Amino acid sequence: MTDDEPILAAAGIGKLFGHVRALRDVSFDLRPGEILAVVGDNGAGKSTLIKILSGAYDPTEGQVLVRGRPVAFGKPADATAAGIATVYQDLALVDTRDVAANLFLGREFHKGPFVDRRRIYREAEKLLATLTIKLPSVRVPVYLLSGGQRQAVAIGRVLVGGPDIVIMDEPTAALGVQESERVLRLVRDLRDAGKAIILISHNLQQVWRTADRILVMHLGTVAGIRERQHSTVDEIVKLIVYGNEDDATTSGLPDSGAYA
Ligand SMILES: Nc1ncnc2c1ncn2[C@@H]1O[C@H](COP(=O)(O)OP(=O)(O)OP(=O)(O)O)[C@@H](O)[C@H]1O
Repeated sequence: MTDDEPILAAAGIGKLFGHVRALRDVSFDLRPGEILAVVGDNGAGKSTLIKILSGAYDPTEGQVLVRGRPVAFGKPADATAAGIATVYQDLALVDTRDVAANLFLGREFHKGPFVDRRRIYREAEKLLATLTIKLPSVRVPVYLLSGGQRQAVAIGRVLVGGPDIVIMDEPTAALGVQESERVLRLVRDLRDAGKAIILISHNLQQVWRTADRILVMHLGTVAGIRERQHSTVDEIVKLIVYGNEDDATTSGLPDSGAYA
């Protein structure tokens, strides 16, 4: 596989919940070393899409392809095994346990019948050294960490499995400006290290500073996919609000600041 071949693709994905159509004919691809931002208004279908890509839901129609091969994920562990890791908004950290324990939760090293705590601490130090967000210690319980540091632990945890594809659901939603910046830098570092990244975000300013391409969802469909360098915030806002660029005059648009 060369770097130009998609590592992940969606082909005509549709999803029905009973009579509610959440997704219709969603197609896109994702290459190693790129950040694809997924944006869209509430109810546009972003969460449903990432749940399909991460094995939590089956699509009603269409296919997910990993490295060009169709895959059918029966459960999230199948997506993990295919190299897709997802960091959900709730982070799913165990507050009372330390950073190292959280990083290797469910993947502990053993020495005979015992958990090899020394190795867990050693490996945790190694992993964190590769991340740009610094933590006071791998032995500190995560409830003592800041929001950005908690996000870093959640990201570090999904990196333990060595995924090629990382999906992040609003990783800066609960963070202040500085911490958001650090997390976004971490996301860009992962991209530069060759990971393929899907970044769900409501924040167009952050999308602009981070994404290589932008996929706009509108009422369950793909309204457009744009190269960030060749697009404008105005164009993306129109796609978010109207689903296309033609229906609206700029004067009818809400202030793009509403999405910033
Ligand atoms: N489990 C479900 N059962 C029924 N309808 C659902 C379910 N999950 C999502 N939907 C519907 O599917 C559509 C897409 O929802 P989804 O949560 O994927 O959008 P979203 O873009 O992630 O929105 P938000 O930004 O608010 O999280 C909505 O109309 C929603 O009501």
